[in-house]
Amino acid sequence: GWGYGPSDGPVNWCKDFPIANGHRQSPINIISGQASYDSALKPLKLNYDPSNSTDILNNGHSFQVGFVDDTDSSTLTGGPITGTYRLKQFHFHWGASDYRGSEHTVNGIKFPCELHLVHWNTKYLSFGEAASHPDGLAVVGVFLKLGAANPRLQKVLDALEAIKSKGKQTTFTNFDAKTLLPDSLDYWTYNGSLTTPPLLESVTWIVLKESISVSLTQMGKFRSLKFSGDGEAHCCMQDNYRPTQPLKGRKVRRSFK
Ligand SMILES: NS(=O)(=O)c1ccc(NC(=O)NCCO)cc1
Ligand SMILES: [Zn+2]
Repeated sequence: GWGYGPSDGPVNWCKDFPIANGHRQSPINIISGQASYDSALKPLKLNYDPSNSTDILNNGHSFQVGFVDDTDSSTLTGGPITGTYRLKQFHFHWGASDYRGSEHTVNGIKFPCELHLVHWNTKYLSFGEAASHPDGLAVVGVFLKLGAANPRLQKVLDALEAIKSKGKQTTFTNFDAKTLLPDSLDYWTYNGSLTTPPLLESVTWIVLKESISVSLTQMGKFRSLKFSGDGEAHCCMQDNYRPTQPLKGRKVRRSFK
């Protein structure tokens, strides 16, 4: 399977997933001066029901918090999208050092960590079905910037003790994902892909301009996870980010002046 190491990492993904060299791959470097303001872009509307969170899982690539997505109780509407997209999961990407880890970059700047809130278009019957359509998914990206400890991350980070190695999962209920968002919902948006295999070109990316904080100690908790399963050689989960990909003529729009 794929990973982030020297042999199974992003430079080799194209062997099993040729779309890796496609025309709308993610992540990208966002050059703020080249993003055009679009007054037609609507405000983002995120309505999350805390009772929908179910579990937290170490999937061997990152960890993700899963949500019940069989009703429209946790949704994303407005912004650059039409219709209703349901929250399926959120996860993070981070670095081995504080100077890298995010997937998107802004004017070449890397952040130590990036949060992805993954939603799928309810015009399709499921995440899997939606993921095969160009308008099937919408992912909200939030940068984490080094600073004061972020109390809103703490519940998530404390749960990591129970899912140290690949395949571990534990219940994670009554979590309000909205608490992870910054004050401003100003965003950049562009058409892209999943940033991990199968790299499907079905994602409307919505990257928030404002970051949330994370402390050095909290970053240490992310890095205490393992890519490896129990009984395997310990391999710290870090640098689980894909480098930026060519824009190939795409336009990045911004919702703010
Ligand atoms: N990093 S990313 O582009 O936000 C991303 C989101 C979902 C997936 N895949 C996924 O959710 N598969 C279904 C099992 O959760 C892969 C990459
Ligand atoms: Zn992601």
